[in-house]
Amino acid sequence: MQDYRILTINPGSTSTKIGVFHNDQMIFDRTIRYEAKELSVFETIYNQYEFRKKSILEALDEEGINLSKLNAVCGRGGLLRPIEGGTYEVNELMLKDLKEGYAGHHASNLGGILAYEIGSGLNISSFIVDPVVVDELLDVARVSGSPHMARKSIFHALNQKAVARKVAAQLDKKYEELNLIVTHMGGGITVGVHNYGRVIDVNNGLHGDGPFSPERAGSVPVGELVRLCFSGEYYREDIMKMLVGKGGLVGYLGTSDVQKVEKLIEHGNKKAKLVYEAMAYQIAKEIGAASAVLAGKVDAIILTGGIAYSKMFVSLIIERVKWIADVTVFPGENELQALAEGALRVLKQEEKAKQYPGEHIHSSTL
Ligand SMILES: Nc1ncnc2c1ncn2[C@@H]1O[C@H](COP(=O)(O)OP(=O)(O)OP(=O)(O)O)[C@@H](O)[C@H]1O
Ligand SMILES: CCCC(=O)O
Repeated sequence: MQDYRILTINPGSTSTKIGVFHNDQMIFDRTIRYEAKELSVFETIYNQYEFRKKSILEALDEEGINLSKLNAVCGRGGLLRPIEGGTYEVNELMLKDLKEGYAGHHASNLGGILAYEIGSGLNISSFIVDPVVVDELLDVARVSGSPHMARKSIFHALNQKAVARKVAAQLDKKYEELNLIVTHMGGGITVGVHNYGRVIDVNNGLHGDGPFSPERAGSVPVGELVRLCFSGEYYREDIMKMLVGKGGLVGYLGTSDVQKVEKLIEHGNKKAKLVYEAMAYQIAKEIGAASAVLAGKVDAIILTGGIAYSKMFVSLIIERVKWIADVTVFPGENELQALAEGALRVLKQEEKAKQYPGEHIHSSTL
């Protein structure tokens, strides 16, 4: 069997995580952190790419990684056009969309760009896997209730699909044979309905939908939102910040750190307790809604992301949803591993790399 070496790149807002894999075994990983002042000199996220590329190459050089041994580079995909899940070759249209921010600007847009920049210099393939815009929604799930607004699929597709595959392997089944409800609980929170390998419904975790999260408001009472927008007291940016960045735990308690909130609760802070319980309550309610999408035929519920490390938080959810199906907890995220596995499936020819943008997915059916 041929061996493969893959470089994986996951850019976040203040760091770039990289990993080098020998087949599916990680042989090196590093989180390259940047000072706010280092990044603030760049006007756009795209403009950071040369700087981040240099930092990646330096880290690999320090570790003595021989670049000529690499077979592929795989980056986290960003806010592209809506596409189905899978491993995609980085192509010109993708680079243009990532650079221009077709669906917005997000640090993960740099994943595909950096993979291409490094891969093309070495004359090897570059890929992205399951970007946040993976869209496999049922038509019925797209209808929002207003012909002026369609529901969109923006979620932690990479980690959700990766943990779903892991649970499938534990159950001795293929991902494509199971109905799973996967809940990623990080800075954003998304609850995906995985129906035989396709995420047929999920809340838009970035732009106001679903449970509130450490830093996002999730679904809010829309009449109140309209009132705020036209109150004359706020600019558009203020309202957007209220929804993403300064919503959720940050809005109520001034911190996005769940461990700090738990400390407040330990010290008897009643507001912290109420807000913390409300976040778990909203997640459990979303999982209940997801089980209705699957008509109650749920093989497992999966809880993942940084907050899944908290036994106290996880138990609040489990007590409300355990009647639906068995709950499996996968704390943290495994995104570098998921990127490597996605690239490996293509290199080993178990799957064909998809071509972006593939078949056009309509954001509205009406
Ligand atoms: N041991 C822990 N116990 C409780 N909460 C934790 C623990 N470790 C991390 N968290 C919480 O997890 C959240 C961050 O999760 P994560 O690192 O998955 O987010 P992210 O990568 O910044 O965002 P996202 O997952 O949305 O892309 C924070 O609220 C943090 O306080
Ligand atoms: C929901 C998309 C990923 C993120 O939380 O930024």
